[in-house]
Amino acid sequence: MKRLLTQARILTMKEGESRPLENAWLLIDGETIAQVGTGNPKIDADEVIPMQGRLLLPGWINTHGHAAMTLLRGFADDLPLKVWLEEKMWPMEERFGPRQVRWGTSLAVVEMIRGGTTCFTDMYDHMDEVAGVVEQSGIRASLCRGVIGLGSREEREAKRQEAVRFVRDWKGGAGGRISVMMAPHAPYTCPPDYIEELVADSAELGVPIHIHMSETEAEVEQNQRDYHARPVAHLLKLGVFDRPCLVAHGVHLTPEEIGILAEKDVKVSHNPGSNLKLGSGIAPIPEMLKAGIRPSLGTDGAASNNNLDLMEEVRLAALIHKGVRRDPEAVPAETALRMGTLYGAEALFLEDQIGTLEAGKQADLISIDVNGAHLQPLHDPVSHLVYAASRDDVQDVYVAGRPLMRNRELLTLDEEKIRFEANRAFTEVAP
Ligand SMILES: CSC[C@H]1O[C@@H](n2cnc3c(O)ncnc32)[C@H](O)[C@@H]1O
Ligand SMILES: [Zn+2]
Repeated sequence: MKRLLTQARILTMKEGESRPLENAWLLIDGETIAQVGTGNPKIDADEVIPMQGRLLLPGWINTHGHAAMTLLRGFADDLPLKVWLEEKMWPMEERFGPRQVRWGTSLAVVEMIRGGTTCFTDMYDHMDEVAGVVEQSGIRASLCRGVIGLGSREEREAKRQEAVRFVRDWKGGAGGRISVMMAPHAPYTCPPDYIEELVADSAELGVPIHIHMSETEAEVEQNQRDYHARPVAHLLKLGVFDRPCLVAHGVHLTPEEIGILAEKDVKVSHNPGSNLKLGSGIAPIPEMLKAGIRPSLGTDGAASNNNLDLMEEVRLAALIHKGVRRDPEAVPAETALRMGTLYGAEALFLEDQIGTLEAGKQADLISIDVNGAHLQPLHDPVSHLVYAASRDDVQDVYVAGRPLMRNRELLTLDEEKIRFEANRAFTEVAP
C-alpha cells in the first residue's frame, strides 16, 4: 500500500535540518518512508492525503514509563518518592493482576496516541498483557519486565526467569514493533549480585539494560551507606555500563559522573514532570549536553506525572533549565524537540529505524494542525511546537505506515470500552 501525504510542512528532524520543508510531500510504502520531497510529486499512490495547514514531524518517543499506572493517577499525590512508592504504590501494585495491567495500559496507549506518541517504553509486571495491547493498538514500544530483588532467593530467581522468558518471547514481536530490554528496577531494590546476574542475561540475550538511577538525594545517600559508593560508581563496577544501557532520571549527578556516563555512552531518560512533582530535583541536562550526552524524554508513570503527554515534557525540558540557571539558552527549543524525537530513538537503540523522517526509516509520524489561533502567525514552527502548541493539536498519528489516528479519530482502539474497563479494573482492586 502506497500513501502520499501532500502539501504539508515537514520537519524531518534530520541532523542539520532545523526548518520545515514548505509545500512538501512524503511517500509511505508499506511500513516505511519511501521518499520525502517538495513541490508537486509525480507519483502514483493508492491513497493521496492532502495535508494543508498541517505540520508533519516524527512521532514523540517516550523513553521511560509504567503504563498501567494510569489506574493510580491521582491516587497518591504530593509525597516524596520513597513514601509514595513504599506506602502507596507498591501495596496497590501487589493487588494488580493481568486485568489491571491490560486495561491500565490500554488507557495509557489511548492517551499516548492521542498526544502523538508513536513509541513508548514500559517497565512493569504482567508484561505479556502490555505486549498484547501493543500488538492490538499498532503502537511501537520498548518493553521490559521490571524486577525488584528485595524478596527471597526463590522469588528473585522466579522474577529473573520471567524477565528472560519475556525477552525471548517478544524480541522483535508485533511485526518488529516491539523491542525488549532487561530491567533491574534500581540499585536500591536490587542487590549487587542480582544486578550482575541481570547484566549477564542482557549480554546473553543481546538486549539493553534499563534502570532507574540517581533519582533522589536520599537514593544516593542510601547507596553510599549500603555500598560505599554513589549509584554511578556502583553500577559501573557491576558492569551495567558495559552493556547498552538506558538510565531513567539521573537527577543527582556530579560532573565526574556525567563524564563517566558520556564516556560509556550511557543513554539518559530525562523525566522533568515526574521529578518536579515528586520533589526529586532537576537533572543537570545542560551539563549532560555539554558533555556530549543526548538526553531523551520520558513521562514516568501517570501516578507521578500525572499525564503521559510527551509534548509537555518537551516544553518542560525547554523551560525549567532556563529558569533555574537564569539562562534562556540553557536548552534551546530545537534541542528539546530532538530530545523528544531523535534522541529518544537513540536512547532505545532504534535510531536506524525511527526518530527522523527520511527515506528508509519506519513511517512513524504525526501531524499537527497549525491553524489554531494560538499558533498564529506561524513565524517559526519549531518555536510554536515547543512553546505554544499542545497535544490537542495532534491530528494524525502513523506507526509503521499504518494510521492509528486520523483527524483525532482513533482507528485501532475502542476508547469508550477502554475507559469503562479501566475504571472497572481499578474498582476490582480498590482498597
Ligand atoms: C518493578 S516494575 C516498575 C516499578 O517502578 C515503580 N516506579 C514508578 N515510578 C517510579 C519512580 O519514579 N522511581 C522508581 N520507581 C518507580 C513502579 O511503581 C513499579 O513498582
Ligand atoms: Zn519510573
